[in-house]
Amino acid sequence: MTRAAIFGAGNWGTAFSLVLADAGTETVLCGRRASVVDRIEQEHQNPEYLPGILLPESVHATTDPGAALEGADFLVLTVPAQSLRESLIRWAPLIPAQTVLVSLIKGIELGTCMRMSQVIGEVTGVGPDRVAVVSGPNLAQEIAERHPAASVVACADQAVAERLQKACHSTYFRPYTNTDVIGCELGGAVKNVIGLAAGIADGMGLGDNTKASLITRGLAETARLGVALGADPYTFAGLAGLGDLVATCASPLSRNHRFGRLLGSGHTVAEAQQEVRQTTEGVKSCASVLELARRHGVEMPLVETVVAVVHEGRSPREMLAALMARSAKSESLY
Ligand SMILES: NC(=O)C1=CN([C@@H]2O[C@H](COP(=O)(O)OP(=O)(O)OC[C@H]3O[C@@H](n4cnc5c(N)ncnc54)[C@H](O)[C@@H]3O)[C@@H](O)[C@H]2O)C=CC1
Ligand SMILES: O=C(CO)COP(=O)(O)O
Repeated sequence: MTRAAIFGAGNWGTAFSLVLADAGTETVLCGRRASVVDRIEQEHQNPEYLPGILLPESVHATTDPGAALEGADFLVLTVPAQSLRESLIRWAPLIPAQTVLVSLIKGIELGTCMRMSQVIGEVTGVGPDRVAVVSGPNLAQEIAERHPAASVVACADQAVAERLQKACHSTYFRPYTNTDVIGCELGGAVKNVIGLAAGIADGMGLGDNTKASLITRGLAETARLGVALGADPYTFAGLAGLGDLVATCASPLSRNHRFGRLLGSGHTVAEAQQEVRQTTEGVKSCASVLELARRHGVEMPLVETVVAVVHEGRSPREMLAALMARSAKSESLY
């Protein structure tokens, strides 16, 4: 039987444990807090992160990373992007030689501007054939309610991607394989930033034309960065690109969208942080995405706008005016 250890018993880690278990994979969640782990182990629920969801009894939980990793075919990582490196440094010595490392994380590391698969490779020394990514329009609450969704499992090694696909393919979760890890990771990280912009627009009451324009031009700047980094531009038309971007920009379940809406309706960043509380990756990753774009000479006006509002104290209305006043251009991506 295929065995998976999920590190990070939060919103998405817990929902993904359900996906794996329903696909017939032996699954153990590894969390930091005994109170969370005990409720999963004894009551099959994680109400702090997924209220109202009953987990299959086959999902186990522990606070012991070594025990969780014993015989694991897959180590699934679902901690916040900015804490992956320090966590992985502790876990690396415990990882069995054949285990495939799978990132569910949608962010870019501050300072290094690395994608999560790059952080994994650097910290563990594991090669690209054993590092995979799962990314797509997968809001945890909807997945946990077993509403049908598709996703992408990406790995440089197609055979490994197919093994992972099989491990998480269920009646309601349909993963497609892709070998473009760069494109899938960038799609996931940048959509959080565009999701903040869409939330801001909603908070300002701007309507659906504005939202559609943000989604479309947001995708154009994501693809522009992707191409500069060696991604396949078609990836951005797929589930890890357009699919995830649409879900995040449309859904009130998205934390990034909610955070943006609070900013757009006049709340401060501190107030939005206080209100949303859970991991909102775009808030930090907007700065690293912009830095990455600058290092590669890529223009990302929407990401710049979000950074100005979130980190530089500029008002959404002032930044909107600046965006609309940019010089007229051709629609071409490049
Ligand atoms: N929630 C969702 O719908 C989806 C989330 N994601 C991505 O999954 C990742 C995790 O997000 P969520 O599960 O939603 O976040 P969350 O906030 O619900 O859970 C994060 C987990 O990481 C642990 N954690 C927090 N800080 C930590 C630290 N410093 N060191 C070690 N562990 C730490 C927490 O205890 C918790 O178990 C993010 O990158 C997010 O973008 C991807 C797809 C869907
Ligand atoms: O990545 C997600 C859906 O695929 C979740 O988005 P949020 O992190 O904005 O909630």
